[in-house]
Amino acid sequence: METTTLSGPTPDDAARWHQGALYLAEQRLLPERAEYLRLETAGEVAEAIRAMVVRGAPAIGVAAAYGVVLAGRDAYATAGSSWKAAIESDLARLAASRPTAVNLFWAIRRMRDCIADLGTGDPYADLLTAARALHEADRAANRRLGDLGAELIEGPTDLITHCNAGAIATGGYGTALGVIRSAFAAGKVRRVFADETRPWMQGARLTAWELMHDGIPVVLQADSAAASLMAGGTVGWVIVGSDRIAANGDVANKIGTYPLAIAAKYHGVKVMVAAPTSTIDLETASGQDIPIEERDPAELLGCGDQQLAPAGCLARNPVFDVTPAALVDAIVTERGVVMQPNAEKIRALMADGVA
Ligand SMILES: CSC[C@H]1O[C@H](OP(=O)(O)O)[C@H](O)[C@@H]1O
Repeated sequence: METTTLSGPTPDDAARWHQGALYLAEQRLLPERAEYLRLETAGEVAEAIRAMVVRGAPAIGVAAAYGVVLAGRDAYATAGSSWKAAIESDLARLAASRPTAVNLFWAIRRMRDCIADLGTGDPYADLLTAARALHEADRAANRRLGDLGAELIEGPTDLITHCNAGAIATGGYGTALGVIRSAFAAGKVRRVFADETRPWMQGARLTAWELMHDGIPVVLQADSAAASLMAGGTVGWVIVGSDRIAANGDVANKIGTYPLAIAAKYHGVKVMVAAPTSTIDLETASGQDIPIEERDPAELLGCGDQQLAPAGCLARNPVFDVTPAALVDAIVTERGVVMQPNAEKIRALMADGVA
């Protein structure tokens, strides 16, 4: 993988197909350097997902879809009319890249549906069309859910968001930040308090970058400062994204979301989870069934080049937690809003089976 001089990226064009290759915003370098990484194989895309070059549930799904395009091109080049058998190893590599965001598996399943409809000829053009459609559908879904979520907000009010559920974490516009963008445009946002989001700092590095890019008033805070802010009575909503919503409405999201929701409940602050229906997983019954990714403790023991803990210190680094549905006031999707979510309401939302 190499960085490239393709100009950009801005928050809304984090994934681009250009001259037969996938260009991904190198999110590990932001906000100091805005560069694309050029990827030409499915293996490179899988590694980019694992290493969090690209991160954010919908963005991971979009990247994987383009990874299937690269896999199809390589499979046909090596196996010709037997490409459908040859592609399987790359599909497995993409599926093994990260375990929690269901959008990864949803996107690969959608691309498998496309593969099933193809013959033994070169699949490249058809797979690229399918990946591009999936990408644009996610962007459109986020604009829709952004507007639906903004309608729930009585402003002007302060908002808290955690991690980065922005344009760069999706196919465009963002989920939690999509709601915030639409609410800001409607004059409903006084300030957005962005949790820095230890240890990977998606809030400090990416959410602050996105909101400042859009001229939306953002105030960075330590994750541990959120509860006392809510005690002050100026915060109307906590608005977050999600990596997987179980069939009963339990929500997996970035580590730190669960305590945020507990504090919100205590202080009478409402909690909104903004996610496309590709994040809802009816095959996962409840939050306890969601695989929670544990990443290298080194991400926690240091910060950039600085060693934080003594050499040899043990550490644990779960990077997601589960917020029970009972702590969620609204799940906002492109298909509609579920207030006080439960299994019956989630099933009703998904009943028309488009996702
Ligand atoms: C719009 S989904 C973003 C979602 O993904 C983040 O996790 P990660 O940065 O590890 O991919 C976080 O949970 C966000 O809410």
